[in-house]
Amino acid sequence: MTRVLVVTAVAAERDAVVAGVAADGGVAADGATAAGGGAEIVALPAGGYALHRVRTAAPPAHERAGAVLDVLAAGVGPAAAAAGTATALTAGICAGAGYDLVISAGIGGGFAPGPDADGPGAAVGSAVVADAIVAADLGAETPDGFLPVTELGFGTVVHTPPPALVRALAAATGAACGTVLTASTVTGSAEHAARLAARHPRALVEAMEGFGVAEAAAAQGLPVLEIRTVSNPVGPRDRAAWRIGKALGALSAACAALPRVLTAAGAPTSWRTP
Ligand SMILES: O=C(O)c1cccc(C(=O)CC[C@H]2O[C@@H](n3cnc4c(=O)[nH]cnc43)[C@H](O)[C@@H]2O)c1
Repeated sequence: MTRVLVVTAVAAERDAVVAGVAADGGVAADGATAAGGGAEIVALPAGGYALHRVRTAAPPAHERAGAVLDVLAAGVGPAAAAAGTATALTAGICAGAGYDLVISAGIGGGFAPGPDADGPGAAVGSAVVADAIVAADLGAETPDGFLPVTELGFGTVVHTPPPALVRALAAATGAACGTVLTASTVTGSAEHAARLAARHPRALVEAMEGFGVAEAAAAQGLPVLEIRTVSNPVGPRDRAAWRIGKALGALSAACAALPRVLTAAGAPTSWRTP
């Protein structure tokens, strides 16, 4: 039985993920039909966290092909995401039910296509699967511009999801593949958006949790994915331009593909990067 931890920032994203997985015939771990919102609620022993547990339907006599997806709303920002992810992963190990994969899922801001970009950028309502999860503001401002911590001799700023899983999830959802940036501050100007796009020419989405989730997954040797649906353009702050409902609907639709992708993806051991 494959066990997947899906981490969102807020409850609305969590519920969108559960609704999507349940729409594919998932059932709550207690047997109730998750489609009725019946996901089993599992309280973690620390931190006041609650997992919403959905078991994907396995073909008869192929119980092992099924998956259990635990969906956690860990809070906004990389620190909250890392803390919640680490707590849930450790609780799983202590319960003798460790996870095989971690997914950061939620809404995000979409970058416009660059001046010479051959891609469409990431339009509001579209889905993006990260082939690189990048910390956009982990480093130092200098008179010559931003230096990532790796240039300062520390740590890492990139986590790379398993390419085969990225391709499979993108193909199943119609999502674009590219860099998803993690920032601690939402971009609020065209100038900063342009700086980020110049620094990260493959960036399609800006969000606030993926790198925190990825760091917690990497600390326990687990593969990570990030899937985002676009709620707003990255650039000048314009709350009237946010389309959160549309993005949440797209998130449910994208997550409906997860059971099929996970079932077809082979043994979880094949997902770990060497
Ligand atoms: O600018 C504002 O006034 C504002 C109002 C409501 C929410 C915010 C957020 O920062 C939401 C952050 C939350 O949603 C994700 N998200 C969505 N769009 C973006 C974005 O353009 N850049 C970064 N994060 C975004 C993020 O992952 C958080 O979970 C702001």
